[in-house]
Amino acid sequence: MGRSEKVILTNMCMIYDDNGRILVQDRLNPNWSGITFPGGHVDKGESFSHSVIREVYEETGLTIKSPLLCGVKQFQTTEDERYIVLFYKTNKFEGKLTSSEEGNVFWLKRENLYKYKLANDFDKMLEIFESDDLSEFYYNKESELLTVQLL
Ligand SMILES: Nc1nc2c([nH]c(=O)n2[C@H]2C[C@H](O)[C@@H](COP(=O)(O)OP(=O)(O)OP(=O)(O)O)O2)c(=O)[nH]1
Repeated sequence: MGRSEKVILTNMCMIYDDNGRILVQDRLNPNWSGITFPGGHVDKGESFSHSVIREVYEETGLTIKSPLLCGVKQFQTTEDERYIVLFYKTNKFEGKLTSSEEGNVFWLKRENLYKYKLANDFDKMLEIFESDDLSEFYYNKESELLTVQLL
């Protein structure tokens, strides 16, 4: 059996500031809509670091610096591809906040997050972004039942 497999690579970035605020995106895509962090697909041959800087710029107008890899999410798609989301965070950014057609982006106080309609399981993803002890969000599919594991 070959060791290669089909993989879809994406990224997502938590941008935070010194006043307890985080930058969120209200995703319009009906396929996983709601409040999440900006991010998107890694282009062919692109470095992961550059891909997250590029996606954040495209979706927020901000140029981030020193994105820190802080976790990973993965699940198997219905086409049997491994869908991987690389999690990054940074509090270094500059530029003028500008939304894209992917969804409105805005700052909110971290404590007010739960007042909004979050993307499915985004609350559990956040635990990975914010934890020093966890690094993986994994959808475990056993007997047709999908359960989240934080590892
Ligand atoms: N479609 C989808 N995206 C997810 C899921 N979970 C998850 O973290 N994401 C994240 C990974 C990426 O940050 C982003 C990918 O969204 P997308 O497929 O709409 O891609 P995009 O348009 O933002 O990307 P791009 O075409 O600009 O490169 O959403 C999920 O279950 N489905």
